Amino acid sequence: MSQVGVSDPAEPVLVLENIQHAYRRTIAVRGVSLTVQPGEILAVTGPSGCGKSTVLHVAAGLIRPQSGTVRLFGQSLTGAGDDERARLRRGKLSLVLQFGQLVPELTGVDNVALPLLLDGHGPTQARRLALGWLERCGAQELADVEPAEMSGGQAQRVAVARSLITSPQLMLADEPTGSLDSIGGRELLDLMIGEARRSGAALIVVTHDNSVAARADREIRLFDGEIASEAVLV
Ligand SMILES: Nc1ncnc2c1ncn2[C@@H]1O[C@H](COP(=O)(O)OP(=O)(O)OP(=O)(O)O)[C@@H](O)[C@H]1O
Repeated sequence: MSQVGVSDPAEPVLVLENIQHAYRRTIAVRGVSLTVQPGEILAVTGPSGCGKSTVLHVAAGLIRPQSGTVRLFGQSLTGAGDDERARLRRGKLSLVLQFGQLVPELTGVDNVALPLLLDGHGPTQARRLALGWLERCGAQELADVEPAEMSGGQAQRVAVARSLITSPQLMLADEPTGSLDSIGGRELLDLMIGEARRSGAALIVVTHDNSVAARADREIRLFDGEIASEAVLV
């Protein structure tokens, strides 16, 4: 068995097996299984409320499913405590959630630098790299702005910059461009896909947008908490 933080490059980055999850009486996910290989770009689509975000949160280890198993970078999350889950994610997994989920007390540049600081980088280098990623994400003017002063689309740009700065092995993104206009959204998605292709990272993107899904390697469509169809797109 591999050690925490060290994964075999040949093994899947993520394996979900028969995941079921309910919020009180609402069954959100009913028996979803999927495997994501290194470098794979997977779109998860389906109508509102079909369970897409719940699957993504389970994959990230943010929700403990009521049943089923999750293997992230070859490690089982079942029975792993919060610290162990955080350790497994750190530096290797990045998340862009629907509304950016930035740290409200930090400016744009400090939000982007945060994963590097947590990884032990010095503040000067972390902020320099963060400024570079803000620029690539079209958000350099947000360096000194706090999240409360940002629009939804601006917060998404900063969140994408933060997700790319660690060169993660797995990027999880929930409607990462949903608050941007179509051109801005396309550019930001191009950047995420380009980075994934360049670095060999896997990317799972939850989207309502067919043009986003069309650019993935594979599309999984959920309906009422189950995988309704799966298509290989390349
Ligand atoms: N925190 C929660 N408490 C109660 N019910 C929830 C919660 N989160 C999600 N649900 C319900 O679980 C089901 C699946 O929700 P989920 O957010 O995973 O779907 P989704 O496909 O991502 O939806 P959307 O596209 O609208 O974001 C829905 O019926 C939703 O109302």
